[in-house]
Amino acid sequence: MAPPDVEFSAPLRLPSVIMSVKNVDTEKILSEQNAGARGNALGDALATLAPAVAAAAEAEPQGALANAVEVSRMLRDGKLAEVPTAFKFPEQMRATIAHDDFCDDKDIPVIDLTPVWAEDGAGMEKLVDDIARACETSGFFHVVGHQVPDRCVKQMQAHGRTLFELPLDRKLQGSFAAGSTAQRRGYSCTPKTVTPSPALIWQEGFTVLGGKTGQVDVESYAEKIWPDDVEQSKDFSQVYQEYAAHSMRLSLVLKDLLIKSLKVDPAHFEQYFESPVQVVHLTYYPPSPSPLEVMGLNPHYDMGFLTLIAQDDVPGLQLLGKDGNWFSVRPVPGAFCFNVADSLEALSNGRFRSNLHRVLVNKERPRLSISTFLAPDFNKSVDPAPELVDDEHPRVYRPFTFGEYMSTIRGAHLDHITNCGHLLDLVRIDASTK
Ligand SMILES: O=C(O)CCC(=O)C(=O)O
Ligand SMILES: [Fe+2]
Repeated sequence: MAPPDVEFSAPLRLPSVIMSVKNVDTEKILSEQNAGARGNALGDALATLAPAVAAAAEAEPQGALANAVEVSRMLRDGKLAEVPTAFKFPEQMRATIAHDDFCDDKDIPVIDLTPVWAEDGAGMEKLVDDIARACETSGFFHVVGHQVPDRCVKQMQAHGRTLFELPLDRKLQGSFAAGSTAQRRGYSCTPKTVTPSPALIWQEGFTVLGGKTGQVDVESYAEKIWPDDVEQSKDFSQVYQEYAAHSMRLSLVLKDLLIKSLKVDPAHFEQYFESPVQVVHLTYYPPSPSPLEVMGLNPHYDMGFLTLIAQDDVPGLQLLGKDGNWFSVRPVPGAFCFNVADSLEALSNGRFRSNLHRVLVNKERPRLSISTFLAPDFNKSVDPAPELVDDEHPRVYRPFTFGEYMSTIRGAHLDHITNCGHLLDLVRIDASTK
C-alpha cells in the first residue's frame, strides 16, 4: 500500500519540461488546434520530451527552478525590462481580463456556517440548501462564520510573507530537493498543481502534507530555512500546525454539510475519510511587469475532495462562468473560499461541479493565498453514493481510486490536461464507451 506522500510526491518537474519545450512551434500548434486539427501537438511534445527532461532534472533538480525565481526577483527589482519567454503564455491562453475584473452578477455566494454551531440547529435547512445550490452551479462559495480564529490566519499570512521574502538560497534549504528529489514538499518554485502548463507560472510555494508526517516535515524544513534562528523556526512550525489543525476541522465540518446537502447516507462518504489526508500549501504570487502575459496559476481543476483557500486582500482568483467567460472572485475579508474538487464531483455522481479556475497576477502587489486540500483515501474506489444513481441518473464516472487518478491517469494524459481538458472526462462512462 503506497503511503499518501508517495502519491503526492511524483513531481512532473514541470519547469524543466517547459524549458525544453521552447523549440516547439507553439503558434503553429495553436493554429492547428483552432483549425480543428485532431490531437494536441503541444501535449504530445511534452509527453515525448518528459522522460529525457525528467532525467535532466534528476541530474540538476533545482537549476531551472532557481532560475525562475531569480528571474522574477530581477523583474521586481527593475533589473529586467520584460518578461522572459519561458514565462509567457501562448497568446490564445492569455487572460483578456485583469486580475480585478469583477462581474458582480457572477460573483460566488457567501455562506455563513453560524447555524452549525447553534444548539437548536436553527437555520440548518437553509444552510444545507444554499450549499447544494452553490455546489451545483459554480462549485465555489465563500465560507464565513467558520470559527477559525482570524489571528491564526493572519499569523500564517505574516509567516508566509516573511518566508517568501527570504533570499533564494535560504528558501532552497527548505525545499523538497534539499530533503529528497522524490518528494514535493517544503519550499518550491515549481507549480504545486499537477496540471501541466505551457509556460512557467509566476509563483513560489511552500507545501506540507497534513497529519503526523506533515508535522515532522514542517519542523525539519523550518530548521533548514532558519538554522540560526531557533525561535523563528519554532514559531513558524507552530503557526503552521495550528493552521493545519483548524483547516482540517473546518474541512471535515464542510464534508458533513456536503453529505447533508446531497441527502445521502453518511456511511458511504465516511469510508473515504478514515484517516483524512490534507495538504496545506502557501502560494506567493509576485507582481509582474506584464501581468497578462503570464499566469500565477494556469487554468486547472482541483483533483481532491474539497479545497479551502484563504485569500489575502489582493484579487487574482478567477473562475470560468457557465457562459464561457472568466470572472474574478472578489476577496471577502475573513472568509475562506471553498471549491468542489474532482473526487467530490465523482462521489456526487456529477451533481456537484468541479470548476475550472486560474490565478492572475498584477503589476503592483504580491498576492499570498493558503490552500488546504482534503483528499479521499488513496486506495478506495471512488463510487457515487448509491442514492444518487438510478435509471434517470446513470453512473457518470467509472470506478477509480484517487491514487490512480493522481498518478496513472495523470501521467498517461499529459496532452489532455495541458489543453485545459478535464481529467474527469477520461473516466466518464459515456465518453469511454463511444
Ligand atoms: O491562489 C488561489 O487563490 C487559488 C489557488 C488554487 O487554485 C489552488 O491552489 O489549487
Ligand atoms: Fe485550484
